[in-house]
Amino acid sequence: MFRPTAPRFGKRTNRLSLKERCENCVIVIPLKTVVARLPLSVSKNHLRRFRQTRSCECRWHIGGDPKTHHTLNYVATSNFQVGFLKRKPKKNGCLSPETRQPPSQTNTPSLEILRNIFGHEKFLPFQEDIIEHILQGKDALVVLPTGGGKSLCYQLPACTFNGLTVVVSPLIALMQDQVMQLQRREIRAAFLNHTVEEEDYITTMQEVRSGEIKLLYIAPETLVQRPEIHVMLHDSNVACLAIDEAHCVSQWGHDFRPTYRELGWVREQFPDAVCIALTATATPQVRADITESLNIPEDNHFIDSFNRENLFLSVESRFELLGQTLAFLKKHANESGIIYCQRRKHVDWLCEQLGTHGISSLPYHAGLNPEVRKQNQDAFINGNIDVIVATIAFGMGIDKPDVRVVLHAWLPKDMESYYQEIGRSGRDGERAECLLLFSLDDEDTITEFIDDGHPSQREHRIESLQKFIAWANSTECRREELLTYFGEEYATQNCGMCDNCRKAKAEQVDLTTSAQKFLSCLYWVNESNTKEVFDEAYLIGTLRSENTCISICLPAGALYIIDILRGETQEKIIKNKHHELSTWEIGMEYSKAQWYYLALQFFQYNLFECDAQDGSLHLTDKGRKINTKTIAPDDRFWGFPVDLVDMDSENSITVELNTYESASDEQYEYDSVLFEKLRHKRSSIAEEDEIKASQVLPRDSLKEMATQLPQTAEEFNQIRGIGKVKMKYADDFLPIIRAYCEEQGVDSTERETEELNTSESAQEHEIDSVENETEEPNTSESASEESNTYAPELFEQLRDKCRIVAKTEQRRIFNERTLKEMATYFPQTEESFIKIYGVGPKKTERYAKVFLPIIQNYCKKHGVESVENETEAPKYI
Ligand SMILES: Nc1ncnc2c1ncn2[C@@H]1O[C@H](COP(=O)(O)OP(=O)(O)OP(=O)(O)O)[C@@H](O)[C@H]1O
Repeated sequence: MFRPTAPRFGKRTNRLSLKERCENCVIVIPLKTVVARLPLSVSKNHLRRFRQTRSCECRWHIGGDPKTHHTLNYVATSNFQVGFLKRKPKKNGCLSPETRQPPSQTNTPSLEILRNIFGHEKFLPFQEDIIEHILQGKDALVVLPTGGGKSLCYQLPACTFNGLTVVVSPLIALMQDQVMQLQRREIRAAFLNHTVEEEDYITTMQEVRSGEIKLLYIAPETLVQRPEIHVMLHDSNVACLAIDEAHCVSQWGHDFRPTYRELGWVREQFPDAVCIALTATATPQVRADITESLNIPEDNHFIDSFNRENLFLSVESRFELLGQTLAFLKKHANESGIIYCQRRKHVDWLCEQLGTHGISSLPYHAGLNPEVRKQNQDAFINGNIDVIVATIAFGMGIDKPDVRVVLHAWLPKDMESYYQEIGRSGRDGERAECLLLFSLDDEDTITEFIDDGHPSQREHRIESLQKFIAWANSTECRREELLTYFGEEYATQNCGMCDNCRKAKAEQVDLTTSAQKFLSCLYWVNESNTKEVFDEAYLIGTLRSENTCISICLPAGALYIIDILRGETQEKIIKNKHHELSTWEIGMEYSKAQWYYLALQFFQYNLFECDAQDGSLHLTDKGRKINTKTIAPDDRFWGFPVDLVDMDSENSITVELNTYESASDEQYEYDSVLFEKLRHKRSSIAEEDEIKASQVLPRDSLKEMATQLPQTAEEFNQIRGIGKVKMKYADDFLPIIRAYCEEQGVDSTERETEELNTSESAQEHEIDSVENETEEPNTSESASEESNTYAPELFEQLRDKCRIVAKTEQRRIFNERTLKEMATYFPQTEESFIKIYGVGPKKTERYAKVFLPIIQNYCKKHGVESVENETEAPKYI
């Protein structure tokens, strides 16, 4: 690990000496890091002592650097930890920012540097004031929106200072980029983080010491935890300390990193340096926290408006992810866009689907190898692809000016994350559109993610999530609410750039009669003897006019209803005798495109729904209430008039009959690759037998196979939808599943639903941009451990119940492991129910009353008591 070479132990290192133990240790780090990194700062002798102390009980200090008039110590402890000791203030030092002299600097005017070195004609708002302030040696907290030009606020002063500017940045990819850009401008910049090879690390340190480097980007962990860095910085002339992503300092921030907390202390180490903290997202509470941690008084705050006027904000409920995504992208064909997904497998799946629909896209997430990630990112930045589908790992520091679209396919975890992510669009000031697709299930997923996180953060994170959900559900101006969240007043009545304001502007009209025509036609089609079986398909496209462009995503069946309303006589309608229905030809007052727009509104407002199994359409309770002659005034349907989109001419329609299989949320709980294989098999059987694919097996059965991975005929028989008759397909599907499991090295008993895991651990390491995403499932503990101990009868009962609830709620409630745990530990109260794997407070609140009675009955019948202690799980009776 450590290979010392003689020349590295120069005179300088001999100045350090071992000292007594001190109790003021403030930071701890693994000793091995120090041993590996000490050669520049410690003599051979000390290293020997260090090695000896690694296995003994006593503590040591090494420290003392007379040249810099302060004491810098390291403590090695028995558990191999090292800590810095607080430095003694310099005798002649000035710790107070008020009395600080401006750092020594050249006299070149800022504007000249801006033009000659950075190539910008003039300053962006706030930049000049901030730069002037920093040049005067005054600390600053800078809160400018994404793309507001924050970097220049420390990069430009760095060029005039005679000393070093240290830039703390949590994102490795970002620091690499920035350093490259600076080097292109012939500014001497370098970075240090855990990815830097030892040789480069040492070279950079030498260059810093010799004063060659103007800007040193450094990861917070490297700065805080590596003693040799401190020695180096104390040997150098630090003129400025810039702290990027400063919201990470605050425990109220969306991205709190404990290491950032230590920066307050680091800042104290360099009292003569000016400090600038920068962030794009900081609520008043976060700002207060930064102020306190870094001691930057309020009159040194530069806070720009959070309002990004050019971003159009809208929220839709997510009823058909792929369809809605395609429709949205169609509206922005050939434009550059980012799609954020919650999990890596969503990214892969969606990206693949977009590819098959002709959209040039690439994935980006931490599961991809760094080279591929870099290639994909470059392809996006260089415009070689239109869309990047990514987890939250993507985007920090991405400076692509012409991103026109940000689509959140799932709810982000809070307002700050959302704001930061949408901020990556429209950086050129041109209009960009940000759509959030949101389903109530998202709340559960994020809550689970929060539950897995640090308990001290839970309450605050839940509160932030609730605020964000309230915002997503709100009918008020989205911009105003967002700005209020960041502590800013917004006086404009109607921003005109969010869905709610646009709706408020457009006067709603009574569409009850049109709704009744549509719904009653649908009703009669369903009632007719020749009930039409619709394809499992969606219709997507856009309705364009001079002023508007509306995304359309409709189940294919709606098109058929519209054809009847419009008196079409196509073969299918005649064959089904639907031209004899009383509703045939009753919708001639509107064009086809206008009906699409109406049907879209009926669908979005849930007047009818589409069965994910066979594409059939059904009236909802809401729809039935409207579809009566004696409709109550309160039940009338108000919506947007068809002329809103100016669709008089058929030419304005660009709807394409671009159909594809529907994908419900549930899809993402099973293995989509295996599902595709099974579906392929189903199609070939259907073709051979000349029947519809859904007549072979329903999609749900395939989904369940791709979840449960049955290996034997008995297990196959357990899959829903497989009865005696369908058992004939066991030999068709089982070999595919077995082969897949073998290929993937999966044991069916070990498989469990993927769970979100927090990236807390990432905080303990240097944060690579890709580490900052929701982690992939944790499958460390397997259900197989309990598989011998659960009560099968109870398990079956719980599973049946689960299926019934899942059917109603259109989503899976508990996975197999959770049910097995229930059938092992027999929770009979909410307190014990909540402790079961995969349950948590949210699900307890919702489902305890459904599942507890089953468990209680079972326990009563079999004389079983709950088992609180998981280690003493009983054998089932
Ligand atoms: N005075 C200026 N004139 C023109 N362009 C500028 C100016 N200052 C900065 N820029 C450019 O604006 C873009 C955004 O700058 P920068 O990356 O510093 O923003 P930021 O506020 O740090 O954004 P983020 O929070 O997303 O990191 C960059 O391309 C930068 O070169």
